[in-house]
Amino acid sequence: MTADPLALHALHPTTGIAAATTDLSKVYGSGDTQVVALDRVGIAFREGEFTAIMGPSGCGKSTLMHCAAGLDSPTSGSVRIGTTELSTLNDRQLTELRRDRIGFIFQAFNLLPTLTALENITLPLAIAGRRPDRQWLDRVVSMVGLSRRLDHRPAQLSGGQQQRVAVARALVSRPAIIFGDEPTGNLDSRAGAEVLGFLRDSVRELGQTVVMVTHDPVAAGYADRVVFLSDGHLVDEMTRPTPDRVLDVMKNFDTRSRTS
Ligand SMILES: Nc1ncnc2c1ncn2[C@@H]1O[C@H](COP(=O)(O)OP(=O)(O)OP(=O)(O)O)[C@@H](O)[C@H]1O
Repeated sequence: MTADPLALHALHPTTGIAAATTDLSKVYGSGDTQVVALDRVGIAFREGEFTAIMGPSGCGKSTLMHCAAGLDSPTSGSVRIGTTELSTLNDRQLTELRRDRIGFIFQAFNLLPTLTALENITLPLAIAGRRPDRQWLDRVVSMVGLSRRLDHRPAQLSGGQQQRVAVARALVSRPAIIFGDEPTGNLDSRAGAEVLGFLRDSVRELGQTVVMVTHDPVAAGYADRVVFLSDGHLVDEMTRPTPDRVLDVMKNFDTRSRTS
């Protein structure tokens, strides 16, 4: 199915690039304890594309995601979401941009236990003082297969269903981009496959842009593109990945780190 261009990005002008970094560097600490987590990383995430970020532990994946999502500030370089340069925003504007234009899915589902599935899904809109678009809400809820679970509280849902609520919550405000940090890290392989399938459907059917950090080559196989980080640098990229091809690249990293 083709993406529905009217469904997303209706509120903001688009350039075809949902988010991009230019010469992005992040240095933690100073002197002997200094760590260069990112070293002049330039990457663009195209609209309507599903990108996986991979690389060995400590290579800078989370730092890249946090800087790109405006959760952390870079030491140098720049980040833009759509046409908005993050460094031009004050704290309040940055908070609003994260709330209105970015969706987040974390490893821990981060649902509010006292709210129903429906209330959790619509919470970001309620906080922003926006009313849900009923048609869009129905479409998102039915895509993630939650129509009959909307009155349940998180404790009455399986882990996979809870993460589906988190996926719906991220989608419902039609963000410019959704960032996922190991979104299937706490799920068994079947529930993980379902959540990844929904993320892929959101890209294919709704035109959503998704960026996901993962360690799992099978998860990366759901993406349109995989970018590989090593030691804070972008070192490789693969389009139309398969788990086997991703695993081969990851094995090379392991060999290199053992011999260096
Ligand atoms: N707050 C911090 N203070 C100091 N160093 C940090 C901090 N956060 C991250 N680092 C360091 O920056 C580097 C990159 O960390 P990051 O968490 O981005 O890697 P990662 O690829 O996401 O790792 P993992 O796959 O293990 O989650 C690591 O060497 C890490 O120790």
